[in-house]
Amino acid sequence: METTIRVENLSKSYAGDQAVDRLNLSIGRGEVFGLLGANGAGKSTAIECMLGTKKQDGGTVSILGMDPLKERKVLFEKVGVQFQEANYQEKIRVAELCKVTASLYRAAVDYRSLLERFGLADKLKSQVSELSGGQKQRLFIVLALIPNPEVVFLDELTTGLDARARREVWKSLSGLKAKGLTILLTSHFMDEVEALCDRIMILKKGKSIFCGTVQEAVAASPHEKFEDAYLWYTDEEEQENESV
Ligand SMILES: Nc1ncnc2c1ncn2[C@@H]1O[C@H](COP(=O)(O)OP(=O)(O)OP(=O)(O)O)[C@@H](O)[C@H]1O
Repeated sequence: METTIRVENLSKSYAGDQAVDRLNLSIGRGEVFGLLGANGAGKSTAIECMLGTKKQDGGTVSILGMDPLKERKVLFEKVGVQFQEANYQEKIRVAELCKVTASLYRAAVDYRSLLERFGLADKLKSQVSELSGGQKQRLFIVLALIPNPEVVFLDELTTGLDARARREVWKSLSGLKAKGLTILLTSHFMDEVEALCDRIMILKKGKSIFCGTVQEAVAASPHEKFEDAYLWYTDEEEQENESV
């Protein structure tokens, strides 16, 4: 399988605190990869180092064969990022924000069809600040997809979305995956991870404690349900699973 994202020995510490500790991963084209772990496990830091928005202390990252620190401009034509809180003017309207975003990319897709797909077609003229939390979250997914990316990074994919909206987002992403989009996501919802992810990595204190499929994670745990297995892996208590 063609490798889209390759991370080798990635490390990052904050004032001596190891947030990401010698991470290795390889994600193939069209794969949906879930980076999991408790609050503070190091997911966002790892993603920011991968994107080059944070400088790692050690290790290398390659996305679509490029170094995000050195080939930023070319690479980011092909990479979409969902931000938790995008930087936008207070009073900007949905259509304007989409238009401005589209103007930054050569291969931008029609944002109207994306807004429709994510249930925001009737919000074109609304101010972004007037959207509900879940609508904003969906707008941020739309913004990530506007470049017509080959890879997207989706941090806390559906946090704040209602049950129906989450299902709709899953369906849309599955459709994009079928067309070859590579997706790296983080999520705290194990039903979502089961529904979407081909493979997962579970982080604990910056270290990978499991990498493989959801089925493999369950099989290597004493549990039958994935959520129970996940909680077992991430348990704060010292476990005998450290070497898994
Ligand atoms: N800018 C920063 N300065 C100092 N420490 C930081 C900074 N950002 C993150 N950390 C620390 O690094 C560790 C990893 O944080 P990170 O945000 O990567 O975790 P996370 O897995 O994304 O958590 P969450 O699920 O809560 O988003 C935490 O201990 C956090 O306190």
